[in-house]
Amino acid sequence: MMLRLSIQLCSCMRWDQQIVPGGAVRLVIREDKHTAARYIADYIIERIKSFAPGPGKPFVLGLPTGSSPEGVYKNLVAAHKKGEISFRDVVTFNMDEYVGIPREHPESYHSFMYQNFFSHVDVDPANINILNGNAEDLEEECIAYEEKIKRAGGIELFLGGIGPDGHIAFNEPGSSLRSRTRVKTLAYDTIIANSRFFGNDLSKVPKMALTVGVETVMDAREVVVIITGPHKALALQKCIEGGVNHMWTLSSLQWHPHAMIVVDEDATLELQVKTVKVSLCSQASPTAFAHLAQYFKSIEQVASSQGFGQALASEEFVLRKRDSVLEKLDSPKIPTAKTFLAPTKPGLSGQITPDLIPDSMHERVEGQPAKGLGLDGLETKELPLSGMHHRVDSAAA
Ligand SMILES: N[C@@H]1[C@@H](O)[C@H](O)[C@@H](COP(=O)(O)O)O[C@@H]1O
Repeated sequence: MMLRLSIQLCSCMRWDQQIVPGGAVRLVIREDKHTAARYIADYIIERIKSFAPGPGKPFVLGLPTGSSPEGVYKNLVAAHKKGEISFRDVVTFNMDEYVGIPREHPESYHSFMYQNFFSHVDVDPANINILNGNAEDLEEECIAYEEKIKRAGGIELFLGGIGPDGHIAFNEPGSSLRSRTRVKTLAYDTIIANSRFFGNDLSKVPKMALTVGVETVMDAREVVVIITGPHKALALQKCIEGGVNHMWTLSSLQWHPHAMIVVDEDATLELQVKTVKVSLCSQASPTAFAHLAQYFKSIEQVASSQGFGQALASEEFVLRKRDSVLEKLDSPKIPTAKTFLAPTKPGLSGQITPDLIPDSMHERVEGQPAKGLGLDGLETKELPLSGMHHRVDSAAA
């Protein structure tokens, strides 16, 4: 059964990849935190412009606080002042807010956002959403926040930062990867890390916060994360080289189809040499990669030389493409699954994708009747290729 499912999942993934570009976390390495911030700001500006927001079609932007995104905000504000970008039709949702400190407190995330961004751009105050850590009913506040995101049409791009323990928003180690907006107790490490904003006095650091959940972030159409500094190198390593794990909540990004992490050189210190540095083997080649210092940089360079970046297909493009693919699949000229059904060894599914049929089997496949044996010796139904999901369903039935 495992084999059968994994083969079918592979085929589904191939279809998706043809329709929607993406599918892996893109790591962009810049020399320092300033160039990393600049890259993200330019990227966000480009995304907003190509989305072309207007009345009734807002660009919904998720935003973080913390020292890492400060440079991004500076660049966005500068671009706005130069007339390069307007935030008039942008709706914002912030990731989190402390519980129990007044909104006007200099370290509240409300204050941070107005000081660093909102007060300097043309965003409509009615379009700004930040969790209220002083709400009478905190749970109600969290549920209402999720609802507001939904009613705004979902988040188009969520910008995030992480803590040194790999938390995104305030989703501390151990948070459910299915979590949604809720009240959260802060980890001791986070309280220590954030004490620098409270005169290094641990007693003054709030111990609770409201935060969007991991899944709230993952629901965004695109996630962009900034990670800078050597103190976050271990977190970056765990999140992109380790498996998806609730102890490093950012690792959930590996499941996201459109995720990008922008880092400085310092943050890459813990990445495996083979992941970051060029291997001896590729250096030995006189042509390939000899001049590239880093594997991820090489990926970025190859991608842009081929005209690919992080740019997302527009909703219209994706829908049009999907329609035309479905139309082709429904056409009688398209071979049905029966073409590929082979009589199989006991224990193997008859539903093998063409790529996975060894050469020697092709002749047998072509000469065979249209039906194969399913896992339990039951005849498999003939289904058109368009019914990948049906095939999974019928396999399970
Ligand atoms: N809740 C915030 C996070 O959203 C932020 O990513 C993190 C890192 O902040 P800094 O960028 O200052 O390291 O701080 C807090 O924990």
